[in-house]
Order: sequence, then structure tokens, then C-alpha cells
Amino acid sequence: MFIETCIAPVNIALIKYWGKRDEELILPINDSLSMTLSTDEMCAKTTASACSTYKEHRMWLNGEEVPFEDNPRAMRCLKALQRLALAKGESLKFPLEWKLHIVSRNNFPTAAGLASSAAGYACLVYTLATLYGIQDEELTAIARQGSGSACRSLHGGFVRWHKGEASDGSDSIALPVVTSAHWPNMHVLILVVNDSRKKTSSTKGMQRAVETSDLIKYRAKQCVPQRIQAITEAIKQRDFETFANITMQDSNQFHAIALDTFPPCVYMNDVSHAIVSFVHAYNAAVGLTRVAYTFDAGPNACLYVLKEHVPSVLQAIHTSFPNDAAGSVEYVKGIPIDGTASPSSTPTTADAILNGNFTLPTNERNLLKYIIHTKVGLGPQRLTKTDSLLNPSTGLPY
Ligand SMILES: Nc1ncnc2c1ncn2[C@@H]1O[C@H](COP(=O)(O)OP(=O)(O)OP(=O)(O)O)[C@@H](O)[C@H]1O
Ligand SMILES: C[C@@](O)(CCOP(=O)(O)OP(=O)(O)O)CC(=O)O
Repeated sequence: MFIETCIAPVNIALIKYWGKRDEELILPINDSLSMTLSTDEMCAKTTASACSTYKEHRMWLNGEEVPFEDNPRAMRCLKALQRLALAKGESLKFPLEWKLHIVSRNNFPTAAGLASSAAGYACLVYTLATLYGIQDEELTAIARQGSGSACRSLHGGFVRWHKGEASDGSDSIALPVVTSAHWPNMHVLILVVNDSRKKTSSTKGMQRAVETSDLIKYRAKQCVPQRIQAITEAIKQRDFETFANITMQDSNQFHAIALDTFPPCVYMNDVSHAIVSFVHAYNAAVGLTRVAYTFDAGPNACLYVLKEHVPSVLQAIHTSFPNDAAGSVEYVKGIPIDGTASPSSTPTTADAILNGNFTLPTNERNLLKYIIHTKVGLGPQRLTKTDSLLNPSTGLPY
């Protein structure tokens, strides 16, 4: 038996991918740009094994067996990897006919608009490539065929997915913009409003947008190329204000397109909009753009904040979104907040705001389920045998 275990990160788009020009090959109508999140807080973990005695390809996701041979996206990734392995010729570790057993787990909610498909397919492709002994730049073009946004999770730091021009998708690949070491104090607070399964999948939502929205054409042609260039420059210069303003504008435009879709796709809810108002009020109060929001195809907010401002922003969140669990580690998960996480701790900029002329909007209690504090991070990593999710003596999940 051959066995490998790897982890892969989540990525959150700053300039969104929304709309395909080819549904099967997953080719987008515009470039997109994302930041990879640290695997210390959120990741997909996958063990893949190949054995001469396995009868069929099987996969388990979060403890449940899920279709693999009947999942066209997973099979497309597998076939593409096997073609690459075949091209390697003699150095094959085991015959390609051997069936696979794959076990995967996400340590965060699946299909809730928290980019589980991105981390999941990136992890699947990276782990299978490791199993087959493939090291190839083409991996992002393969992960793309699992889920578009997955191609960006194969790199750390800030990543651009180039839409490409070729009809076979060979140039629709993700490339790094800068590594995570370039802007290590770029932190993220994910405000989880709802972590249950969403109503309209990204796949369906963007398909309907391409069919019915006029705005989406304008965005892809006029807005995105300009924004990609400007945000790339801002990232290179570590210019947080420009970075933040472009990020918020692009999120808003993406949701405007969701509403311009017919029938409309509504991903943000009242709490999401309250978060938007909070961010603008906070930025106005400090007189600078210190926090940026972005929302994917769900109500949860992803806030970008520099490390040094996290305690102050969190304090302000606790004020604006009071929560009975605010002091607990179950409420603010992830990177510890240097002793200032609790609402009763030392005064911060936010308190100064509240004592001055500005007040932050106050919302009902307990609107947020929990908060994840994380930061920019690395791409996928290979783990050791002791991290395996599959029992080698049974070929089944532990
Ligand atoms: N660890 C994993 N390994 C393989 N496939 C996964 C994994 N995690 C999620 N997926 C696939 O991704 C699907 C969820 O994708 P979906 O786009 O609905 O949600 P999401 O990725 O959480 O949200 P979004 O892409 O809008 O941020 C799952 O049903 C499963 O098919
Ligand atoms: C809103 C988004 O998160 C959309 C992600 O869409 P998916 O990559 O999940 O869609 P498919 O390619 O159909 O699997 C924006 C983004 O990540 O760029």
C-alpha cells in the first residue's frame, strides 16, 4: 500500500471569481486575486492511499462516505493527474490501475461559504500528486477543474488566477503574487453569521449570473482588469488603505451582480449588512481605512486587519455586536489576542472612539455565532505517516 497525507489552506478572494466561459473545464470570465489563510486555523486534510486489493475508488468526507467515481469533478482531477503520472513513464511508484481510498476532513464548516471546496479540491489534487510522485506546475490547472477557486489554494500568500485565453484551459492557472512573508502582519477576522449549508451554490449562482446579468459583462471587461492591477500594486507596496478600499468595492460589486441575477441570488443577510455599516463607522471614527470586509457566496464576513489593530477592532466588534460568549475561547477561535480579546480588558482605540464624538452602531445581542482569528499563510504541506486519516491495516478511515 502507498499512502500520503497533506493539508491545504483556504483562500479568500479580494477580487472575486464569478462567472465561467466554460462550465466543464471551469474557465472563468475574469482574473481573480486572493489571499491564502494560515492552515494553523483552517484547513482541509486529506489522506490518499493506493492498494492492489482495493476494488473501487472510494472517498470519505468528514466521516461520511461520499461518491467519488460518480463525482465528475473529482474524476476529472484524477484522470488529469494520471495522465501526468503516465507521462513520467518508468518512475511510476505503482500501477495506475490500482484503486484509491481517500479520506478527507475540514476543520471548519463545509459548504457554508467559507471556501471549503477551494481547500478541499486543492488538498485532493496536492495529495494525489504526492501519492503519484508528480511535481508539476500544471497542478493549479488540475485543481481548477475540481472547483475554480481551488487553484488559488495551491500557493501561499497573495495569488492571482489568470483567466487565460486557450480553449483547452492550459493557460488558466494560478500564480503567486507575493509570498506570505511579504506582508506577515496581514490578519483576518472571520465573523461567522451562519455556518449551515447555503441555498444557492456558487456554481449555480454564477451560471445564472452569466445567463441573466448585464452588469457581469461590464465588471469582467471594465472593472476587474483595472482592479487587479491596482490591488497588486497596493499589495506590493503594503498600502493597506488602497488594498482595503478595492477589496470592499469588489465585494460590493460581486453582491450587486448576485442581485442583478434573475431570479436574484441573495447571499448577504441583515447581519452581513450590519457588519458593513460597522466597518464603515469604525473606519470613519479612526479617520483611516483600517478594516476591510469581503463576503463570498454566504452571509459570513471576512475582515482584513493589520495585526497591530486586531485588539482594537475586536473590542469595537464586541461593543457593536454584543455577545454573551464574548470572553470565551469558543467565541473567538484561532490566534490568541495578546490579552486584549475580552471586552472587559484594557482600553483600546475603540474605547477612545466611544468616549469621543463617534459612536459605533449597536446591534441586538448574539448576532454572531463565533469569530475566527487567522492570518496570511503558506500553501499545501505534506504531513508524516502519523498524521494519516486512514488505517493502513483496514484501508478504511480511523
Ligand atoms: N475536504 C474536501 N475534499 C474534497 N472535496 C471537498 C472537501 N471539502 C469540500 N469539498 C467539496 O466542496 C463542496 C462544497 O462546496 P461549495 O462551493 O458548496 O461550498 P464552499 O466551498 O464552502 O463555499 P464557497 O465556495 O462559496 O466559499 C462539498 O460538497 C464537496 O463536494
Ligand atoms: C464567491 C467565490 O468564493 C466563488 C467561488 O466559486 P467556486 O470556486 O466555489 O465555484 P466553482 O468553480 O463552480 O466550484 C469567489 C472566489 O472565491 O473568487
